[in-house]
Amino acid sequence: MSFFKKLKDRLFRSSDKIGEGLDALVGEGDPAAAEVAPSPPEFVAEKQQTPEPKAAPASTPRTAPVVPDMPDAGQRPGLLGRMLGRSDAPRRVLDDAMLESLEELLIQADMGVETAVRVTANIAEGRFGKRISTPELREALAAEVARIMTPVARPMPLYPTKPQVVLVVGVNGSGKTTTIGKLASQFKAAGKSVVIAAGDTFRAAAVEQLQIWGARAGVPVLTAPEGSDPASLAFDALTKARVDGADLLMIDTAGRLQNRQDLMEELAKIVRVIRKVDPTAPHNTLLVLDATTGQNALLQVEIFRKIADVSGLVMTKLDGTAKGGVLVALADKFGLPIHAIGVGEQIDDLAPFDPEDFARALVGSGD
Ligand SMILES: Nc1nc2c(ncn2[C@@H]2O[C@H](COP(=O)(O)OP(=O)(O)OP(=O)(O)O)[C@@H](O)[C@H]2O)c(=O)[nH]1
Repeated sequence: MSFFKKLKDRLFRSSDKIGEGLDALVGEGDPAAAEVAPSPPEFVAEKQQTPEPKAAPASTPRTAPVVPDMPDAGQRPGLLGRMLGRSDAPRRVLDDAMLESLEELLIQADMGVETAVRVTANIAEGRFGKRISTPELREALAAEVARIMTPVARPMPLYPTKPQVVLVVGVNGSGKTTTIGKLASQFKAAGKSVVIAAGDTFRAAAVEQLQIWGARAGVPVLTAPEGSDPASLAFDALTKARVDGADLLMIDTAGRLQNRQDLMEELAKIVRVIRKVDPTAPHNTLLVLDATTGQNALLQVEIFRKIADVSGLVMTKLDGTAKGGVLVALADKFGLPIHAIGVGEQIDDLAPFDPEDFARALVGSGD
């Protein structure tokens, strides 16, 4: 199964929400405004009555165009459009009411108010006052989402440094352990030697889970007695990984945000200690976020950026959540690289982040 197919199948809740919402916007809007495009002769007459596009309202600043202008809905569709049956698609004038509903739809899909307003404003640009169909709106939205996501879609960078130290942070249950297992397995398959350090020494279950993932991935997992100092484990793990000539050391960490001060000190100490072995470490600090937490993910980025020098994000549990839009808000607000996304609990359910695929899956486009 292609990853797009998997993503589309599994992002179904966000896609359904946005996809159905777009249909409703055009089809169930003002019945006078939503209408099937007429056949060519009437079309010309109709066009003469079409009012001039209104100026953009103040609530949504409609500035420079960022997506290519769509063909004027009042013009006869081209051959391709007619072949695709576009002339039969219901259309509705893109007016303030419709833009407001679109904004609302995007907010409900967890895109966040600021991002939803910006996306809506950009969609309005060049289209305001024109009659638009659902496929056109879907296409415009996908293009806008892809435009925001493209600059942040970057795989985790690999450096010549051996071992490259990857610190993995995030709140409990966000999917750190699973992500480390999946990444370790992928790096191993790519010919890299990987070592994992089970740095959440306070939770025996977390250590056990990491050992299971390590065994699955065929990667050694270094552990320490329960309750022991994670920084000391990180130091030993880095020393060993160095001696063994490992390419990558992935360090799991605790994620107890309840006591932020403790967590901050713990992470700071890990960094201080591993720098005694390699002053350039850690080379990556991955923040793992759970997509199902929606807007709370934004808060987590803010907190972890203060605690640790976050270099990139991994978003897990995009399968089965209606909150996939939060990824757009994250990209728009922080611009941090999104290295990978998780769409399931299996070892191969982690993929590089592809902005086009994501955008199409999010708005419910077909393959
Ligand atoms: N559906 C789905 N579940 C996931 C995904 N990633 C992780 N999970 C599940 O989320 C739960 C928590 O994942 P963990 O990897 O244990 O999270 P953690 O951050 O290490 O949590 P602690 O061990 O409590 O610190 C587990 O049941 C995972 O199987 C994903 O992409 N999709």
